[in-house]
This record gives sequence, C-alpha cells and structure tokens, in this order.
Amino acid sequence: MSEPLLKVEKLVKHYPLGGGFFNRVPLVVRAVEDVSFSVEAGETLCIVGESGCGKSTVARLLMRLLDPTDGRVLLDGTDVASLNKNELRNWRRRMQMVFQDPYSSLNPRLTAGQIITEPVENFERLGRKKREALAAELLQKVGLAPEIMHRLPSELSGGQRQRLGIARALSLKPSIIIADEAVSALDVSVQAQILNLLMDLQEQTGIAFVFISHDLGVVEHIGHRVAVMYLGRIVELATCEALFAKPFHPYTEALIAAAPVPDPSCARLEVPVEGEVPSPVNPPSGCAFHPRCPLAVERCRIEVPPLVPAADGRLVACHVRAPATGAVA
Ligand SMILES: Nc1ncnc2c1ncn2[C@@H]1O[C@H](COP(=O)(O)OP(=O)(O)OP(=O)(O)O)[C@@H](O)[C@H]1O
Repeated sequence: MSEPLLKVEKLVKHYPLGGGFFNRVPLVVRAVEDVSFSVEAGETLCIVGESGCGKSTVARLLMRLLDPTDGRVLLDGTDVASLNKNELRNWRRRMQMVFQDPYSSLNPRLTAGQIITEPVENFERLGRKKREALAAELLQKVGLAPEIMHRLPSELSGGQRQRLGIARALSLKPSIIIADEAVSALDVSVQAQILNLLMDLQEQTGIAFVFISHDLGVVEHIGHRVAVMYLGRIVELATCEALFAKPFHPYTEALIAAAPVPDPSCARLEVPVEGEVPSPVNPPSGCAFHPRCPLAVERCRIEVPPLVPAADGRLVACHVRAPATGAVA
C-alpha cells in the first residue's frame, strides 16, 4: 500500500512552565498527547475542538515551527526530523500555512504582488516582468483582479487579505496547506466564499488541506474527515458524513449538540456539556473528559481510553462507546 501524503505518529508536545525552586517535578502544559493521523493527497482533514485543546500546537508541529517533545511527522514517508537544512528548505515548499489573521501575517509595507511572490523569490530571483506575471496568475487563481498587486494590505478588505494569504501559500505549488482558523476572522458570507475557493482549488490541483477550526459548521462544509480533539488528544476520527450523522464519543455528541444549527427543524441532540475544560497542566486521570461526561464509569477515571476502530471503521477513544477489549491504555 502506498504511503499517505502526510503521516503523524504519536505526536506529543509539552510546554515547560517555569517551576518554582520548591517544585520537585517541573510543571508542563500537556498541549498535545499521543496524536496520530494521516492525510491523503487531495483530502481535507479537519481538526476541531474547544479553545486550548491543542489544535494550533498540532499545526505548528506539522510546519516544524515547533519541535515535538516526542513523535514523528512524515511527508511522503520521510521523517521531517531526519532532514538537513537544505532538505528542510525544500520540504517547506511542499507544506504551506494559511493563518487566522491575514492582516498580522502579511507584511504591511509590501504590496500585494510582492507579498505573494516573496516565497518564490526566496528560492529564485525573478525579474520585474516575471514577478508581475506570476503575481497576476496567483491573484487570478484566488479570484482577485491583477490591479490589486500594487496595493498595500491596509487597502484591502478582510476577505481580499485572506485570498492574498492563500495566493501566497499557493505560490510554491505545495502538496498540502495547513489552514489554522483560516476563516474565523471573516463575516459568514465571506467565510463561505473562501471555503468555496479552497474547495475549487482542491478540485483543480489535488492539494490536501489540514483545516483547523473550532466551528463545526465550517468543518461540515469543507471536511472529508474530521479529528475531534479534547485536552490534547484525538477522541474521535471519522468521515464528516458519519460524524455529523451519528457522533460516537460523548464529547463529540455534546459539541455537535451545542453548535448552532442553521435549520432549527434539524436540531440534533441535546446533551449539554457541563463544567469547564480542565487544565492541561494537571489533566484528570484516565479519560480527560470523564469529569464532564454523563456516561462515565469507574474505568474512565482510571485508564486512558485508546483510540480504537469502532464497528463502522471510525476511530473512537471511549471505554463506554468503543470498549477496547484487553487494551492497555
Ligand atoms: N508557548 C506556550 N507555552 C505554554 N503553554 C502554551 C504555549 N502555547 C500554547 N500553550 C498552551 O497549550 C494548550 C494548547 O494551546 P493551543 O493554542 O494549541 O490550543 P488551540 O486548540 O489552538 O486553542 P485556540 O483555539 O484558543 O488557539 C493551551 O492550554 C495553551 O494555553
């Protein structure tokens, strides 16, 4: 069987916290714990979960903007950690990122044309003519007029700036784009335009996306598969269709129930999720969701549930809904 485009194996990220002199055990934020998934070419994998569950940390680990505490990220079967400086530079061409706030991620002193051609110019020197031709081509790809290349980011709308961020990410013809809350700062109608643009680009070029969002509506619109994270761990990974039709994990169920539904006649489940998300510095024992879970049993307080295949092939980490016989947590 061929390798997936992107494979993430048992990724862990602990952020050390400055412990006091008397702390014998140094305190750490357990931002990401044992996260594994893969992404195929042309696929959109969404990562969803409440604020602080570790989504952005995963994005930064994928982009190698952070070093993992443990675990591996493989692109086409190659472990990113094994690459030398030159190889890493080339690897970066294949994986690009689109950020939440297009304004702060775009250099305010550069014109739109300079912004989107800059990544290519890091690899090869372009003359003015070539640069303008490339800028016009990229702008057209993201539905912007070529004249925009002479404007500064401050002269563009939020939607135009996000299109610019996408054009910049596309400039090196990557195989995969990591989009971290890429539409969260935009109005709903502009959000839909950007999501449709990403889907069109995927159809045309076969690009893959890891799409990070806290918004289930957005995820349902754009995703092929979705990984639900809770306190640093994936608790359910399924196709979007299966997940929204019938969530298995009680946390997924509660998340979907709490999400606003555009059509109230198809309101889904009513399972309120009570209490606060616990601290990742001192997470609950066993299943981290157990203090908030209406289904929790004794085993949930003791053992971390492993992520195991359920009857329909999706992966679920729940002792009650997907008991793993004889599994060691
Ligand atoms: N540099 C850091 N040092 C210490 N803790 C951090 C650092 N960056 C993130 N964290 C903590 O790690 C946890 C995961 O954060 P992360 O930003 O990955 O979550 P998130 O799901 O993307 O949240 P949000 O949607 O609010 O951005 C949080 O508890 C956060 O406070």
